[in-house]
Amino acid sequence: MRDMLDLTAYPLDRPDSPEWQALVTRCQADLARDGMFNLPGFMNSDVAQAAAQMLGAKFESESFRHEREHNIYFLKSIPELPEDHPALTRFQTSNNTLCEDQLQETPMVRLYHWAPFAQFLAATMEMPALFPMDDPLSGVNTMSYREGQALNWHFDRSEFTTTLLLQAPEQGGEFIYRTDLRSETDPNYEGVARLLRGEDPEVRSLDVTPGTLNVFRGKNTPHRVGNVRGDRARVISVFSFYDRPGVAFTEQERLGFYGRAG
Ligand SMILES: O=C(O)CCC(=O)C(=O)O
Ligand SMILES: [Fe+2]
Repeated sequence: MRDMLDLTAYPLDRPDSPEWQALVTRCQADLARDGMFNLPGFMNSDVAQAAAQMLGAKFESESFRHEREHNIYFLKSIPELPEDHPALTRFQTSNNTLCEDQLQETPMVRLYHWAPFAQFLAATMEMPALFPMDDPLSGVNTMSYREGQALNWHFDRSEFTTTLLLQAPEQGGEFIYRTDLRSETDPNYEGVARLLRGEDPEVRSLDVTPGTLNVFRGKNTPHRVGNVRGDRARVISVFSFYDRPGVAFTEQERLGFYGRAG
């Protein structure tokens, strides 16, 4: 792993060391304060960018073009809201996706199945353990956003999202978020409507560098990716972990997400 990760700054391979514990403590503090933590240079940026370059041809020839219209909830409707409520404003999302079976031999798949990675993430999230999926397509995905493509406003369905930026675009492609807009007890539909009208002063934007690991609590913090501009695509890997081993999506779910089951 030393050939691709900065294990000096981020000693994931030494979980019994005080340095590992100090890193975990720092990540926990960042999560509590900001709802996220970032580890710049976690993957060597040359390795990350080379991986993005190498996948360029695959994105052209065999990626799934994910194109959909959705609201911030990824739901058809919300029982307590009228259909024309501004919190249900619909937006366009577009990217090209490669699945785990198309990412074999890449640093991202090696990292995903390296047990100390899951062990570290679990510790930062204060969970007893985390496990990679047992699914041919879904555990690691890599998305490419070309000019005009973007991921639009949404709340995540999972507690945490773990990403690694491989390549940054010339312009745009920022990570845009609004911390704790809603809570378990307050859906704050009026706040959501204000956000979607572009009138929320607490929206923040983050520019990350290739190789940065980002762990983000997105269940109540809506977020989106700004429109990419310029010739270079934004390329990012997303890792999915669960609190138990052996999790897989059904064939039906895979068809829905990727247009194929295997
Ligand atoms: O591409 C990103 O930076 C964010 C990805 C994301 O929000 C998600 O996968 O839910
Ligand atoms: Fe998300």
